[in-house]
Amino acid sequence: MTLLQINHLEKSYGSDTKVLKDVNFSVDAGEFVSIIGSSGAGKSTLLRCINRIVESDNGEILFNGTNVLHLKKKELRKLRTDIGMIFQHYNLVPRLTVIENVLHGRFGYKGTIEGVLGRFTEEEKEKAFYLLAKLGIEEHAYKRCDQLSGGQQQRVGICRALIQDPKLILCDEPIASLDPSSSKVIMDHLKSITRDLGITCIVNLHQVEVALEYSDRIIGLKQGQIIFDGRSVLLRQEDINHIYGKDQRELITV
Ligand SMILES: Nc1ncnc2c1ncn2[C@@H]1O[C@H](COP(=O)(O)OP(=O)(O)OP(=O)(O)O)[C@@H](O)[C@H]1O
Repeated sequence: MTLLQINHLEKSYGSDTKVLKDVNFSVDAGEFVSIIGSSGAGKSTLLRCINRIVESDNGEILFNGTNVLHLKKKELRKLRTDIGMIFQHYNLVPRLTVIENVLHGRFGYKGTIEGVLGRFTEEEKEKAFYLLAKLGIEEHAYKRCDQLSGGQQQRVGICRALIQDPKLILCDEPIASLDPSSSKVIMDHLKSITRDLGITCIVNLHQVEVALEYSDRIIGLKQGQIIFDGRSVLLRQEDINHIYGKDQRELITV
């Protein structure tokens, strides 16, 4: 079943050249898709258009058949409960505790007063602890987030996304700030979220080898255009060379 369909998406910032040019692809429910491309290719912009953190100029973004670009404020709020987001720099509130940060993921379901007063149900609190245990960080529940390592903070970010009960998780460079062993922990968790919970994941990645290891499918973006879209096993060295051009830093041997 198609969860997300993007048709003729275009975006430019100001009057500058287009950052996204006629982008077309669809994602099935339960897929794990990586988007790769050089710095500046438009990967973050593309993810941010999907949940309208960034407004697109033209095209259609159909999520469960509804055009996201036509949603009004209240419907947009509902959409954002269906779409979790994970960021490179975690986007946690550093002075708040781990458990408070996780519960922030429920804000989309609350009225303003309930949210401001931090009123959460017992069920929500139990779910937050369950998720922290699942991600292996329950013993840190009452620590301030700024006392955690990067890998632990990213696991808090994953819990915050999961407590929303999302259908789709957008991950914008989730391991770019992490060492290899923490990166593996995070990627393993993202993969199991898709495999065990059936939640669709779209992940922006710089590391081609990580994309190859974890994804069902890879989308290669270059200067705002999709130039590869296929099963990971079909990505050849020449495709990688084409996606990254002359940027030798990011080339790998597969
Ligand atoms: N808010 C903005 N205002 C103006 N230009 C922007 C803005 N955000 C991104 N850009 C520009 O759009 C282009 C695409 O940026 P984007 O962050 O989407 O690429 P990316 O592939 O995610 O890059 P990276 O891997 O370095 O994060 C870049 O040239 C960038 O400078």
